Amino acid sequence: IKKGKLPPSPSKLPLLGNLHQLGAFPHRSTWELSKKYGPIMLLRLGSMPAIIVSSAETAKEILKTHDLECCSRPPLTGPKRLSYNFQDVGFVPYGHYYREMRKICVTELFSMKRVQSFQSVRKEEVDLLIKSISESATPANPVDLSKGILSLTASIIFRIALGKNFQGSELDNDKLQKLVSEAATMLGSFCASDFFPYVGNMIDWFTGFHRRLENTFHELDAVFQQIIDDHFKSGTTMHEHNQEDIVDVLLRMVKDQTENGAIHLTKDHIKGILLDIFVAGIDTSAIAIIWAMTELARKPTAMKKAQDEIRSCVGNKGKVADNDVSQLKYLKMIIKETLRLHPPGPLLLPRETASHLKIGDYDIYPKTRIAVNVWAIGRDPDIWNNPEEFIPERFEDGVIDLKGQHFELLPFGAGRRICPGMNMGMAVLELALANLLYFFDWKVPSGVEIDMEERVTISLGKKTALMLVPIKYNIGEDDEIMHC
Ligand code: HEM
Repeated sequence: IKKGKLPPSPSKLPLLGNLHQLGAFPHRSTWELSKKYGPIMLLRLGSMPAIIVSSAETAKEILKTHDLECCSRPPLTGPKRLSYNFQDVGFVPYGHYYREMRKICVTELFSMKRVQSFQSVRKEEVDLLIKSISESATPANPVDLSKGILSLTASIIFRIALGKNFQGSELDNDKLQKLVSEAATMLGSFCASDFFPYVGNMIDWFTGFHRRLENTFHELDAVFQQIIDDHFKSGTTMHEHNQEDIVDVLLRMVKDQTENGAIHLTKDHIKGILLDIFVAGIDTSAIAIIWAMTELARKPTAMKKAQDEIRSCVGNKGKVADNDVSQLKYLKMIIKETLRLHPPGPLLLPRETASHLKIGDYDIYPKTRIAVNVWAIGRDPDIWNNPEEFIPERFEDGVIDLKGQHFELLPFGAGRRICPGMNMGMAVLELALANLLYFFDWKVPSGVEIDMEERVTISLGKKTALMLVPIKYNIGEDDEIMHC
């Protein structure tokens, strides 16, 4: 029995502990519990201890003061299988391999230079989305924006990672997107082995979890293998725009092992990283754009203000480019406000303590799981006025940024495990939103009330499709550039 003072806990059931209290929306249920038990509470999930952190101060303790003790990941069943036994970066427990792999991600795969080098990919794909919406835009015809936005972010990530988009080929984008979505569902699904070490495995065979996980793994593996084989066949110079994609970079590193410091990279590492990029990069950016458009559709004054800013900045140039975006202050406030209310990873990715630590008076023991409820922190009435309301102006003074230094707003996490794809994600988010708002006025179909229901997988999206009516904005010859 552990000695010391433990954080407060709700009462538990035998065997289940507090598992039954999580429900379908753990970010909401733990938020409710935290109102009674405080910003750091201890739950027992089956036989696993877990602390839930729900205030900016306690998040800072975990993600900054005690980051080193708290930056491992629990070895969960779904992530373990799909990441080729943790040969990735996002799910692997902390250690030497993680540090080396993270270095490769930050300096090679997702660096600012790399983000800039994919500028033309983002532009072409956003142009295609705008074109397809323009073609179907009539005053009576709502478009499925969720579908369009998801295929935009999927196409961008496929092209960045693999050098091409699969539209029209045997493995088309929709098929690959469905496979990625199944992987995200498996990563977010209940898996008994993760809570009941002895009997859990049997339960997972009985419920079909293992079979479904194996199927997903084998289908993804076949795709990854085909992608790698294709890269070997074609060589880098055959790709679009003669540009190195992420698989090229990794294959180059596999060939020239001296580049990788102390780790030996194999094809399974490439596959593990591809898994991370697909599940971490496609849905998250799409979800954020969809929620932003949803909130703006519900708040026409904010939509109009954003459009006025964009249109007066861009004038009759005919599209918003990457370099216009830096001027769009209100758009940036909209993005912060969207990520405050709808962080795509509401509890971040699960962490695990590597050693004993103390937070205030409380003792936290090794191998305790940690969830940081950034969704609840974004709604904390001690930090935010009218927390449930969408008010982009609250970020007017520009003090709070998204880089993990302001613990009241942590959609990308903080500390050693902060999202390494933040710049990549933000570049897509800003460009897509700016163009959607520049080219169209958006109306809610008459008689429809936009619903805000959520859908939980490994991320938190909008459950039902966002259907809006696009009305083409007339970009006149005399639309002058006002203040860019
Ligand atoms: C709006 C877009 C995005 C959001 C909101 C987001 C959010 C997050 C969050 C909350 C985490 C967990 C941080 C933690 O555990 O403390 C994370 C991790 C990660 N993200 Fe993102 N992400 C986005 C886009 C991307 C993109 C575009 C990529 C890659 C192309 C990416 C790659 C990763 C990876 C590899 C990790 C694991 C990092 C690690 O464990 O060291 N993300 N992201």
